[in-house]
Amino acid sequence: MPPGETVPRSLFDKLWARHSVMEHPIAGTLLYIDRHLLHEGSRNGFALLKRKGLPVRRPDLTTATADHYAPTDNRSVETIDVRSRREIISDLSANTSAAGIKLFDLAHPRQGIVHVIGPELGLSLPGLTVICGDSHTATHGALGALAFGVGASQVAHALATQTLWQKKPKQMRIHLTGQLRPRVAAKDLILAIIARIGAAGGTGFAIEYCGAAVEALSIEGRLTLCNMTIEAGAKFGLVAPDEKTFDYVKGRPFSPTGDQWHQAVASWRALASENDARFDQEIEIDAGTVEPMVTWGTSPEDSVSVNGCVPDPTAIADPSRRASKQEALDYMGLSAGMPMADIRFDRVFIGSCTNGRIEDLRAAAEVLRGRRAVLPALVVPGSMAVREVAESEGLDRVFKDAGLEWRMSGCSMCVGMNGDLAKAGERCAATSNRNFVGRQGASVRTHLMSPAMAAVVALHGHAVDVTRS
Ligand SMILES: CC(C)[C@H](C(=O)O)[C@@H](O)C(=O)O
Ligand code: SF4
Repeated sequence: MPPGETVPRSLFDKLWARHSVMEHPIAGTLLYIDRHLLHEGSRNGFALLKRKGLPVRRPDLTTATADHYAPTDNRSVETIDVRSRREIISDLSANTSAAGIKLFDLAHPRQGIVHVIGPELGLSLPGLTVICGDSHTATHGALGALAFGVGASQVAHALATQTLWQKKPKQMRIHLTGQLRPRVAAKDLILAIIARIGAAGGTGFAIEYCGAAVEALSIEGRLTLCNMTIEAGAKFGLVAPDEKTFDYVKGRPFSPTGDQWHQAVASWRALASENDARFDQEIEIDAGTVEPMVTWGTSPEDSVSVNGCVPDPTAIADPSRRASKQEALDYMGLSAGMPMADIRFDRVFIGSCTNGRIEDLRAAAEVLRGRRAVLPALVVPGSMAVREVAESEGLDRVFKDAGLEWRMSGCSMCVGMNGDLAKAGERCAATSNRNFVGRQGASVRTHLMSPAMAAVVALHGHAVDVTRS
């Protein structure tokens, strides 16, 4: 390269360079952490810190919420009848108050799932590093942040030092060309991407999403897209910040204001990947060809169009893969060749950090308005703020009139840690991100789909193409 010329840099390269404190030949890069988000899982990190007798270095850059164990039928810790759950929520209060960390507890009007409230409160912003001891932290990358999930020892390290050692991953760029058809959602898009590249397709990569279909997505849609990046194996998912991002971020409780706002926007504008920035892998998908997707197996990569059929594992050449897909079908109680639309459901869950935002609830309500569900269904807003907006728009009435239960915010049936579970053996249509064995209860079969599709299942008891219904 001639002197004076610089290598064209990607969004990820710039975010990484802006936060690099030092390099080490073995440990990688010491990154400065701008925002550390905590939930009940921080318990182990705090315990490690205590054992070493270390204080929290920057409580002002650390924020907590109670989400995984939050009861969704009321807001009182005392009424939780399982002692361990009560203790875990109380520990979060004790640990955060001892360290002077702001906690959005059950009683707080802005409580919610960590990945919903981060962006909503303006804690997660373009250009920042955001970490959380939770695998879905890439969600925040939708704003153009370097956001990633960490383990308990890294939570402790970040609490003590406000830094983390990381090895720079390879980079992948996914071009999403064309436009999603009406009622085809970001959820369908990410399910289609994972079906294409596989649940391990992104392992070792940071993924930047770009192209006309990404530009057209709302911020909520981009958050859904980045949220499930970990389900393709990648720790980081990113979208370059644009005018939509700035509009979304502006005026949020923790967003910069005045002169700082103008300076911030100027620096955010410089983040986008430069022309000719090099990626280790590039993939192109025409968003216009994506249909409403439904999973049939026990990995998020196991999805097909609602208009398709359960695939035949005997067609898979690799014997161990063939066996694992057959095992998935057996667990799911499905046979190869069966039309997806013939699968009969028992229950519906609308919520989670993937699809618990206002736009998701609007999409579900639009399908349900004036109609009656034939299945039991829970609607759990991703945050109390989402709940409030939904109620101001009358969406709670739409859900209740259709026979659905309208709850308070938390992770709820996405993982069932608070006790919101399906009954043994039931088949559940869920807007969450993982269809793992037993995740929603013992022997429960989870099918992932978009909020509009889950609403359709609630109405009919089986999946119907929402773009045609
Ligand atoms: C409990 C938590 C650490 C876990 C995660 O890391 O993702 C959970 O949020 C999940 O979705 O399975
Ligand atoms: S909603 Fe589900 S995926 Fe998201 S943080 Fe909670 S348990 Fe994890």
